Amino acid sequence: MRVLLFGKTGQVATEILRHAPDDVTVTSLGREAADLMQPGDCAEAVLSAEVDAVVNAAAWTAVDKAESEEDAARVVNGEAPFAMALAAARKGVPFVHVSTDYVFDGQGTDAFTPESPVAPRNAYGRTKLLGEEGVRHAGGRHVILRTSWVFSAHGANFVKTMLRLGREREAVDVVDDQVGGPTPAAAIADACLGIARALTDGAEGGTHHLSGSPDVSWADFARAIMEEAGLPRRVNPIPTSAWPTLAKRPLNSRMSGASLERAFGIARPDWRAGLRDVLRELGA
Ligand SMILES: NC(=O)C1=CN([C@@H]2O[C@H](COP(=O)(O)OP(=O)(O)OC[C@H]3O[C@@H](n4cnc5c(N)ncnc54)[C@H](OP(=O)(O)O)[C@@H]3O)[C@@H](O)[C@H]2O)C=CC1
Ligand SMILES: Cc1cn([C@H]2C[C@H](O)[C@@H](COP(=O)(O)OP(=O)(O)O[C@H]3O[C@@H](C)C(=O)[C@@H](O)[C@H]3O)O2)c(=O)[nH]c1=O
Repeated sequence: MRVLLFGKTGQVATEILRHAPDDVTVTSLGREAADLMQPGDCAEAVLSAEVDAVVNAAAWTAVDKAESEEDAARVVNGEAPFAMALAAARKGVPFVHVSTDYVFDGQGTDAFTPESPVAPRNAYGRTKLLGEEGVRHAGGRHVILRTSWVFSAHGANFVKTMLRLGREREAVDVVDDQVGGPTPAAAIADACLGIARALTDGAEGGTHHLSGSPDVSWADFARAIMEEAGLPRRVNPIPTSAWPTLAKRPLNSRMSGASLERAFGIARPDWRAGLRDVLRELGA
């Protein structure tokens, strides 16, 4: 299978490049080769590639910055995926697109299913939702894979932030009323490649969720990070109101993985095992 991958340096893209089995050739396009601020160039890249599937793992992921730069984030997260998906549909190749729990409003305590109503609370979520709508509207065979709280040994993520704070401070304050599933980027990479292969073999597309299990609060996650890394730091649980940010975050990010398991045989990964792998890789 030949895969065209948007994204090269990001957490998920890096793991896709590392995880591709021998019979999968991945051509990855970084910002220099395909700037998502130029959706027409992205479409052109799809149309001119000799591939069996397209995966988009590039996105504007700076959640707070999207509040003041929503127009740019909309191009990257909304218009570019639409252009890619239209080109993939025209070519007749399947498209795998990664999306987020932040398309939900975070009300209640039930796990969101792919059919749950969407109502993003922030600019990043709105732009990612626009991307989802574009991918569906493009009309080709596709999977939209919503995930959450991604971590890995590369790039910026909560695990690396906590390790840094854990080395600098005696105690860290972390919100305890936002709950979700931390997800190893490696598991998302495996899922993207598995889904791409299944789609090229004729599997039906749709929208699915993949988040790590069990669901925890950010404070619980921070405690697990400190413990696994052997950093004897106190994690003080605080309410979201005590951690003001430009973008509002959903309180409930629980997502059901049932449809993904039914359709593609991919179960929710245990984030604790993924965390141990990442800490080992970081030498922490
Ligand atoms: N991180 C998370 O916690 C979550 C992420 N997701 C989704 O998962 C997917 C992968 O996220 P993740 O791997 O964490 O992302 P990262 O933040 O690690 O990386 C983002 C990638 O997108 C690229 N990118 C950003 N803007 C552009 C642009 N204008 N043109 C070309 N490339 C661009 C970056 O390139 P460069 O290095 O050049 O900036 C980088 O490779 C995204 O769709 C994201 O929305 C979903 C839920 C949670
Ligand atoms: C660093 C820090 C954060 N927090 C809070 C802020 C926030 O509510 C939560 C997580 O912080 P982050 O800045 O890592 O979160 P954030 O950038 O919002 O993470 C999100 O990124 C996008 C791309 C997604 O799609 C989401 O699934 C989610 O992973 O923890 C603390 O309470 N204490 C701290 O010391």
